[in-house]
Amino acid sequence: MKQWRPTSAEVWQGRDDSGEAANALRLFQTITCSTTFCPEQLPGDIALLGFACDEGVRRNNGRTGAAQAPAILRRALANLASHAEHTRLADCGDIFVEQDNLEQAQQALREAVLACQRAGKRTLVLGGGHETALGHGLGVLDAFPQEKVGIINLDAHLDLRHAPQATSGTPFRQLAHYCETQQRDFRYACCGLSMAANTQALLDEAACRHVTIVEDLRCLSAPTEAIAQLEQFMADLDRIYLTIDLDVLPAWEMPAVSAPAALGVPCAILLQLLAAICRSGKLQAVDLVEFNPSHDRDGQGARVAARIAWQVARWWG
Ligand SMILES: N=CN[C@@H](CCC(=O)O)C(=O)O
Ligand SMILES: [Mn+2]
Ligand SMILES: [Mn+2]
Repeated sequence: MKQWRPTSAEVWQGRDDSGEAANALRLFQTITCSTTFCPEQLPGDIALLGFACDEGVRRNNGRTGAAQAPAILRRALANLASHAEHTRLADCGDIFVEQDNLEQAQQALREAVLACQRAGKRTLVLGGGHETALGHGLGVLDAFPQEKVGIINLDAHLDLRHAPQATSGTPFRQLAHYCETQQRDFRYACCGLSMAANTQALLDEAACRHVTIVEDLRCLSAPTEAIAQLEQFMADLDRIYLTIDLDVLPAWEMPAVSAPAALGVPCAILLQLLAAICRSGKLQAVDLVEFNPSHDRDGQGARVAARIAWQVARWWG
């Protein structure tokens, strides 16, 4: 695997309670790690991959730092309790960016995701900026060429930008173009969108592409209706790729992103949306992106992000 490195053993550490009982375990004690990239040889059906890259954020004039996220998020996950569902997690290491070559890194991620999916795993990717979604999304589309794959983006932003080169703001436009070349429908829902953070040009682009939009205000005032809208979107799909841009959360819960949200959808509501997506039984791939540890406050953002990833693994049927 190109631009790949195994996870350093010192990342998976935590409090050892195993003297209390055989099942007093935390994630660092149950996760499987490998020194080579061989997903087919790893137990469990969830492959954890890091995408150590923020070149897309830099190109999008954002605040860089997300390249450090995979290691920090693994550390935050390490000490969380491991229940039966968490024993399915296998750490497949990191894909990293070299010399600002974002396109090459996205291609390496695409290949790693495809290999994991072909090995029968679901993929849980820790980004990286939202440029993670291009590599992850392409890998999932490649793995299921005959199926209706839908994208759900929990995000304040559409990320449908028109730009001369790939950035963290362009992944869904790029995925839409890819679907066109493959004569596949582009099925995209953006949930938690802030009207204040997307220009009319982006909203027009979304309308042209028949994007399902669930506004942040709707998630806050009528979460049941927001869930119903997502359920309608999911009904016609075979597989779902869920991408969680952590800037969908309010800044008071998630300060550690490039573009913190003034309003945002709080974690408690986000988990209700997540539960509905997991209930669909169609969830094939999940990522958490845009976490930037250099803007965290006392590890608060890392804890919230880790709890969301932990919950995905617990609810992933
Ligand atoms: N990943 C995408 N970022 C957003 C936010 C940009 C910003 O406000 O700094 C976007 O491009 O729209
Ligand atoms: Mn965003
Ligand atoms: Mn985004």
